[in-house]
Order: sequence, then structure tokens, then C-alpha cells
Amino acid sequence: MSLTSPEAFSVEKRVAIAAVRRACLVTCTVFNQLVRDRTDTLKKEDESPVTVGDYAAQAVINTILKNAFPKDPIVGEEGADALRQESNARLRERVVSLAINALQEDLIDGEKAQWGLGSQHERSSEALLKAIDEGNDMGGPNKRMWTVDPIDGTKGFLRGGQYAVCLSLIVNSQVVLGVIGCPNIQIHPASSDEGKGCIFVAVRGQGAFQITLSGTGAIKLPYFPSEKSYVLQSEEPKHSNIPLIRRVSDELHLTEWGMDSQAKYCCLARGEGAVYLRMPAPTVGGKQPYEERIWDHAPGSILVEEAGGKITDSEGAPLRFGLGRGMGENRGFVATVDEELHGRVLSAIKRA
Ligand SMILES: Nc1ncnc2c1ncn2[C@@H]1O[C@H](COP(=O)(O)OS(=O)(=O)O)[C@@H](OP(=O)(O)O)[C@H]1O
Ligand SMILES: [Mg+2]
Ligand SMILES: [Mg+2]
Ligand SMILES: [Mg+2]
Repeated sequence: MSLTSPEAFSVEKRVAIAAVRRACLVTCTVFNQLVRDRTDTLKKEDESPVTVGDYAAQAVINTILKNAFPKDPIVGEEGADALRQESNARLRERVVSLAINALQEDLIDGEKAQWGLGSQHERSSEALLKAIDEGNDMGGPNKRMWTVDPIDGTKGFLRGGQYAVCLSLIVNSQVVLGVIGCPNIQIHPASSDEGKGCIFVAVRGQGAFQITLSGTGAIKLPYFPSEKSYVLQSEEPKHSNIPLIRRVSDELHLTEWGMDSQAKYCCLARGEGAVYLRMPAPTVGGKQPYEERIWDHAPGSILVEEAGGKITDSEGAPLRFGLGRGMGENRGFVATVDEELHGRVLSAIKRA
């Protein structure tokens, strides 16, 4: 079977959609029940937040992936060390109960019991912590591996904005499948009537699609009449070089649109914006520049490419997903709906 034959990665795609959908159940529950009082949030060493939602969603996704593809390594954002500490026993209990509930939800059409439900043993606290830690693979060039970002845009999640549950499959450094769940994104960009919650899916050579969170209404991307006036960028000022993006936007007569998470890639792929521009924030006090992570860009990049767009780093180099957990010298990203605009953005960055 070739990489681009119509049936390539069909099982992986179904498993990934099932995993993302169940993880979205977790994140929606956490937001509705727990996040409001902020007691279910920890700060990581780099001061970034992590919630019970991040841990439980990664436990659910990894359990499902490991049931379906036991030999595949997983490069996941989170690890369970903090949850094993006795001082975090209450948090650990929440994570375990959220993950078990999501794994026990009724199956929907096309889902196989063995992908998710698992044995009694798999529902134990230790098994779920171990599942989170299955995401500790170091990545690399010559292998088949999954990337998991259980909540991308955790800050957006906490403020009720956009966030994304992100999964990708990488084979020999090339992203071949991307699935992104966005519970807070409108199903139709121009109308709130149809409600919120989408899953975006792309397989290499097979195009990009949007379905609803419940798995219905597949639409091929892009489907929105291309909106040429927006530059999508980070909502969080510390993640990006805002003044530089402003200069580029002004030169190209584009309006900035701040949004958290890989939902930016999803909006671009739908045709809701012209460019996603991410430029590294200036470093202070001799600090090393931030190294981007593969789970933050692998699913979004294939979605944009399969919707007919183009993505490179800010110097025009291809994105490198085979260097490890990080993306090395790939700093700054330019994704556009069309090739011609991509060239103009790169030139504008050089001048800015
Ligand atoms: N300094 C710095 N520079 C660039 N990127 C950083 C930085 N610090 C963190 N991160 C990563 O940014 C991820 C979320 O960023 P987004 O641009 O998608 O959303 S946001 O508007 O910035 O919140 C975020 O992903 P999550 O941790 O999954 O939320 C981080 O991986
Ligand atoms: Mg994080
Ligand atoms: Mg992320
Ligand atoms: Mg995350």
C-alpha cells in the first residue's frame, strides 16, 4: 500500500478521531465543572499552566493509541511526575476519574471497543499514570511515531477561548495524519446557528476535512470563501514578536487576529484568514530562544498543506519533525492559503 493510496492510514485515522473525540469530552467536562475555581491547575517549571484536563486528556489519548498500536512510540507534551507526588493526591484522583469516565463513554458508529475501553486493569490509577508517561518518547528521524498535545493553548482553555486537542502521526520525519479537536470553534464560521465544536482531519494526499465533534457533516477544506484580510497570530504576547508581526501586517494591508492554539491552523485551512504568522519573541538577558515543539505544529501543518496552503519557517525552510521533541532551528512559522502570498510574506519579514 503506498503512502497516498486512498486507503492509506484509514485505521489510524479512525482511531485518532475516536481518541480526540473522547479527549474533547474530558476537556469540556473539566471546563464546565472544574476550571472555574483554578484549583485544578498546576504551574510547570517554565511557569506555563497545566490542568487536570491536560493530564486526563493525554491519559485517554495514549490509552487508546497504545491499545490500537502497541508498538508505536508517542511524543506527548505532558508527564505524570507531578501527579505521583503525595501533595497532588486530590488532583491525581480527579485525573483518574475523568479519564475513566471518558474511556467508558458509549461507543459511536465505527468505533471498536478494544480501542478505548480496555481491561479493568487499564482503569486503575497506576495504569492511567503510566499511560500519560507513554508520551515520553524522544522523537527522531527514522521511525513511525505519534505526537500528542492534549490541550494546546492551555491559557486559551482557561480563559474560555480557543484551544485544541492535537494528534499527529509522523512517519520518517513526514507528518502523514493530523487530527485536531476544537470544542470552542463555530461549526460554520459565518453563523452561530449551527453551534460549536469541530474536529479537523487531514491525511497526506487525501485532503483536509472538518467534521462536527459528534462525527457528522464532513466538509472538505477550504470551504469558506477565502477571507484574505486577516493575519492569525498568538493571543499570548510572550509567545511571539508582536511588533514585528504588526510591521508585516501593515505592509501587506492585513489585519491581525489573535487566537490561542492550533485553532489558528484550522481557521486558516477553512479559508477564514490569509496567513498564520508566528515569530519568536525577542529573548531577554542572554536566554536561549524558545525551541518550538513538534506537537504544537505537526497536526496544523498537514491540515494547511492538505487544504492547499503552504507552510515553512520564517526563512522559507521546510518544517523539521524528525529532530527530536523540539524543532531545532525552525524558528518562526509562515502558513498561507496560497503560494504567491507566502512569498510576499517572507519578503516582508526580511524587510521588517
Ligand atoms: N516562549 C514561547 N514562544 C513560543 N511558543 C511558546 C512559548 N512558550 C510556550 N509556547 C507554546 O505555545 C503554545 C500555545 O501557543 P499558541 O500561539 O498556540 O497560543 S497562545 O496564543 O500563544 O496562547 C503552547 O502550547 P500549550 O502548552 O500546549 O498550550 C506552548 O507549547
Ligand atoms: Mg503546555
Ligand atoms: Mg501546545
Ligand atoms: Mg498543551
